[in-house]
Amino acid sequence: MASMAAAHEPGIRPGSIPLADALVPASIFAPDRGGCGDDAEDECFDDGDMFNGELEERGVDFTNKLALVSPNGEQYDSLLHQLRDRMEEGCGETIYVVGMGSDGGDWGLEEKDMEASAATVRSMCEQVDADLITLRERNEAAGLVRDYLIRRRMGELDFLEVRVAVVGNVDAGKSTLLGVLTHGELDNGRGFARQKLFRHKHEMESGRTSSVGNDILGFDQEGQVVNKPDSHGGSLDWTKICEKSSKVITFIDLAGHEKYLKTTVFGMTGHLPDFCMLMVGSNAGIVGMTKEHLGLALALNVPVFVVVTKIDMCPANILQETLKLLQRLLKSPGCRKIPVLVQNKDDVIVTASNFSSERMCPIFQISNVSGENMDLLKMFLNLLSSRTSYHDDQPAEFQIDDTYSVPGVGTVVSGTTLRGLIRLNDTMLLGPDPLGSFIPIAVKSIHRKRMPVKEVRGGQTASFSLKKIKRSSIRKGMVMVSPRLCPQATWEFEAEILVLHHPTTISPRYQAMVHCGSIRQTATILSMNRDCLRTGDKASVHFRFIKTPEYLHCDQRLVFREGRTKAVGTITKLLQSTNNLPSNFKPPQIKMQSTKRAPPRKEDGTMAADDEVATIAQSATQSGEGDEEPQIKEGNKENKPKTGGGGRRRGGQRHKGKGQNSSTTSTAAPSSGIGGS
Ligand SMILES: Nc1nc2c(ncn2[C@@H]2O[C@H](COP(=O)(O)OP(=O)(O)OP(=O)(O)O)[C@@H](O)[C@H]2O)c(=O)[nH]1
Repeated sequence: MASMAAAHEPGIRPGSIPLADALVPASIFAPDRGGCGDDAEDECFDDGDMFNGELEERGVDFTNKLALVSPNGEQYDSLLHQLRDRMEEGCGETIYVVGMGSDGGDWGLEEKDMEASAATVRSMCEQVDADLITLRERNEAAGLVRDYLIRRRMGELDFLEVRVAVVGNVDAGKSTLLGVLTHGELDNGRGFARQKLFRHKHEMESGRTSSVGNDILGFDQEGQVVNKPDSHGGSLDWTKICEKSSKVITFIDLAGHEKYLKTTVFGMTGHLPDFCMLMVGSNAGIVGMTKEHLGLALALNVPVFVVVTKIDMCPANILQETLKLLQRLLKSPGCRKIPVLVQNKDDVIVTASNFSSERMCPIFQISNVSGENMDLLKMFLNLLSSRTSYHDDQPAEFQIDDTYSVPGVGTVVSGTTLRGLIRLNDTMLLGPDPLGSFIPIAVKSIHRKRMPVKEVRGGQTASFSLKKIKRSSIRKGMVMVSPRLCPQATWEFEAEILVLHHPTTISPRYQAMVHCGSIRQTATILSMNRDCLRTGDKASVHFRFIKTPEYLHCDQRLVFREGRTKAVGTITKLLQSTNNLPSNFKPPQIKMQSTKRAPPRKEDGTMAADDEVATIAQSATQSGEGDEEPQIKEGNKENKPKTGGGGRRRGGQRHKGKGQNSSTTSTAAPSSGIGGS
């Protein structure tokens, strides 16, 4: 039946590169018949999806592999309902496995049953306006099992969007890999592929990335890459890519050098990545900023996959050593990940299906020079689905991560739509300004990946041109929100924080930079529930911004850093808010609804891992001291507005749980009661 469980692959053999000892093969993630199977690995199924999540509901035994063969009307409706749920959860797509039950029987269907099941699935796809793409077919004990990708059909101007932050130490091959993936030409081992991505002259000269860059990789409905560099000048035509794509991966290319750590932190917090791709040079190993970047992703609850590069030039024993250390690091109490080596297409399907659980950490081994295993990485990227689910009826919120002045157009802001739906000519509230005010502003035009569109929704990055406003009055960290939200700006807030590293002690009056979403502002510690804080300490801390009030939510994750000091935390209370709406502005009347507040994300050891993140940070030898941050995307500011950016239920955590869904609370000013809902 349509099992949600990841595909089982009993016959996986180690590939040409032997497994580092105890690295988990992807097949371990296949469900056990009637039980959770292998001891330590059981935890990866604790999202409860292993048996299809909905055992016997609405007249269908979802655990039975024959459920799709000839369902009656009621059963068909139930199956359709289940498919809709999964599509919604997967933000428009899902991996659907036919022929596998979780009721203890042998897997596989006879050919006629498989054809009947496939016909049912095809018919359901028509109902939900989705395409059915066969990922693989295999023989199991009782017959055929097929894995399908079911993906919503996209209109000409629409595509699914997934954001991947690319981190790793200097020279790990980040820019090179992005050059190879997005331009389709292999590297020469001497920096050929990365040339296409560098944005600044000093980057060209030094070979080092210094700014947050965005590159896109488009996949058509069949999973083929659509990127075609323009023959003149080699740059990519984003509009053409988006028109042809059903999915667009936006890579947020972050700098590897420690002196640009501030930029990297901003990229990870402000650009709302769905996933983090940690790059490791196989010959260099776990060096430099690797642990720091991994710790940052863990602290922000972003699922991580690792790409080990340069396998073409690395002796086998060094590669093994790197894999061993990597595995040790990932399994350490600081990470609590399950490292899984991806060696073939079956592994890709299994890992992509289970990835959102946040526990699993797929590891790819690639060469940017020979292209080895690049197809596996591309297939995996195509199967990743966004973690930001959206509901059009929520009041819209958009966070600004950059501003531009475009000749002939005016002021343009780029950023991420956190939720809701924003349409052309909508009036939004822009703010807060230094006094905490929000002003009404009309949306003149909307671009997604440089392509003009009429609307944009939660989880999508976009640029807006705005009417009658100067670029100088907008700063990163401001938001544009629906007037329904009656937004308030906050000077002071409380957060539960964990100190990852501090050379001595932190006490009241200590100041450091708070990164929260695209907000980046120094805040002072006014008080805390301990006398002082040292590395590894947890505390409830009362902060105050030093310059301007900001738009915050409870449950938002934050990073608090200054030089070598780093802390992570979660906002628990908004304390001093201002509500400076323009005097002539009347918020529209809306019906009060009960708002379900998403709980802070504590499952899967993600938040619980806080303690252990400290271990990573402690063991990391790097620092962010002396951050020098050139203006982000300076080179792009003039004319080119850049945007910020089934079977198995992709269980895992979504951004909706991260706090942007939770109520804005304030002790100082009355809340609308729907803030942030
Ligand atoms: N032989 C070989 N060389 C590679 C591979 N990947 C990258 N390189 C080379 O490694 C060097 C560093 O690659 P970059 O892509 O600049 O590394 P980076 O991680 O982006 O570095 P920063 O931008 O400084 O953070 C370049 O000379 C690349 O040509 C690979 O798979 N094999």
